[in-house]
Amino acid sequence: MQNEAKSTISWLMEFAAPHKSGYIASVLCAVIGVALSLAPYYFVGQMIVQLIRGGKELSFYLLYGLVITVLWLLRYIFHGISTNLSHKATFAVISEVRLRLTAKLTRLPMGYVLNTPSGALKNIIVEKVDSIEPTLAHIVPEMSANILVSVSVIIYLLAVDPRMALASLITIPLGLVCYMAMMSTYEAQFKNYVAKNKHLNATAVEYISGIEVIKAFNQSAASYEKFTTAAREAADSAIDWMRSNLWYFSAAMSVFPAVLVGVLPIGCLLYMNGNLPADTFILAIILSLGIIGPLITTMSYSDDLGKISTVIGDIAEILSLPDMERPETAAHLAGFDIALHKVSFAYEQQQVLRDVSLRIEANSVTALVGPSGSGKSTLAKLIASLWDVPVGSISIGGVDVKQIPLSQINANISYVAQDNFLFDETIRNNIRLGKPGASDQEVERAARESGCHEFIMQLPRGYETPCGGGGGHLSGGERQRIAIARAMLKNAPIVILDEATAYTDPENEAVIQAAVAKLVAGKTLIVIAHRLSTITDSDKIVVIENGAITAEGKHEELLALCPLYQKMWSAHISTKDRIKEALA
Ligand SMILES: Nc1ncnc2c1ncn2[C@@H]1O[C@H](COP(=O)(O)OP(=O)(O)OP(=O)(O)O)[C@@H](O)[C@H]1O
Repeated sequence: MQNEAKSTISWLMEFAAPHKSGYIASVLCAVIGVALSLAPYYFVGQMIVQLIRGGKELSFYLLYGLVITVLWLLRYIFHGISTNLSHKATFAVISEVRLRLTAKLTRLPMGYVLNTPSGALKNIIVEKVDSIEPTLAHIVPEMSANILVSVSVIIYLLAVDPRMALASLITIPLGLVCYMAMMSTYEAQFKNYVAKNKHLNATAVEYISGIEVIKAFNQSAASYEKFTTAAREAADSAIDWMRSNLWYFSAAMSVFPAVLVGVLPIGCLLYMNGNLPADTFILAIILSLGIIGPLITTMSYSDDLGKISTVIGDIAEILSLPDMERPETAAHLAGFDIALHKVSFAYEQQQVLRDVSLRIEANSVTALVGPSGSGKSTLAKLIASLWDVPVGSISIGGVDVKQIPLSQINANISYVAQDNFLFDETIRNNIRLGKPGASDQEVERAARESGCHEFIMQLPRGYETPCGGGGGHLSGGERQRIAIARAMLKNAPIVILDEATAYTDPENEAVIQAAVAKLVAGKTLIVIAHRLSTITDSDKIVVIENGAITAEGKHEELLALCPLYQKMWSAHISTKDRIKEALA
């Protein structure tokens, strides 16, 4: 996969590239800030040397004190400017990454997006993208500045007295060993922690979404146990991770700062032998303390660095998925007839459609019927380009759909799905989605024609009633009718109705049938229906069984020739009779 070829650093560089100047300025300010924070060590050293030498000039100490204060203040000013610049650049990067991800989702096969749990995508676009912030905003300027300054101090100390410089570095190898031991299992532990937390997220979402079923079937205890187990496992993974790192981390954190372990005895020895002047000794003590602060700060970012590769991996995985390859320029369609030629399709391993060839004439009504799971919706989704056709081809108006821009397909097809999503917006705005910019009168006309005006007017706020998340404030049938109104307003030449009457009672079915008749006048209609009585007048009925077309023709023809259709029709009629008897 592409994201494996491209490293985390390359992705980060790509994201940050448009804001390079902001980051460079931020790093420069951070370097000045860290250097200013070290400078007081030098002046304190000079004051101590002066004290040892018996210097009693108050003005000297006052001046140095003042210099130290100014340097200290300047350090915070530069640090603040650096942080400000890096955050500005980082929030711009975060917003661009989010836009790239959401734009990518529109170019991916819609089926992929629909198949991915919405919680997982939201988690990547919102939380995971946010977690880039510490790395880019803090690590880029602060880590680079701290490393640079530590190295500069070491070089300076080497120039002042190489022996004392080496003495100050004596603990570093041991500290590094502890640190490397801690990092050796870091990635595996972090991945385990992320996996357990993903599972916890999924279980929590399942628990909340399924709360109705859980209560209805009295499954609270079992479901709750599943959730608590997931929560416990997530907590355990964090505790195990911390526990296995604790010793190495504590050892590294104790060994690294212990620079005086080398500097004091070696310095004392040299000083007592007359090989080291007192002021150099004091300077070495102070500077060695100055090396370690920035190094420890650098180490504290290792946590974020470890996490970032997992986060970037998830983002990169989406960005690297192959787009649906469609041209930009609109194709010339000779009409709105649809032709499928030897189409086969599988969801991952499961073969769903086999060698399907079908002609759907423009301005005709074609019904797809067949047992549940036979592949009717999949066929409709392929025509609507929700998935790409891997084997065979589909054309509209004589043009292969792969040569038609997605925007043109979307403009020409109204797809009314089984479970239509409504935004948490007013009913008016949900209908208006069919034709952005439609007047209130147009919206209301579409609502009247699809038989929803009456129930909308009975709602407390009429057309201004919010639909609730996903349309949750409305019944299945109401959602269905609003989706039909939306499609009506869109007025696309091809209409696909996937179980448009699925949620309706017999009375409403008549309303919807009338609405559908208006919606599809002069259009190419593909309808998927379980209630065969709703499609007996179709120009063509296509019988699908196990992903293949077994028969096609008019109702009477199929009744005479197709055993599966006869069976389905008898089952439908007897169900209807039973319902009538039950209602009588
Ligand atoms: N998004 C998906 N991912 C994986 N498998 C899927 C997906 N959608 C459908 N399937 C599987 O493909 C097969 C055909 O499903 P499809 O929805 O096309 O059948 P259908 O004839 O429309 O069924 P129904 O009448 O019950 O709606 C089924 O076995 C189903 O489980």
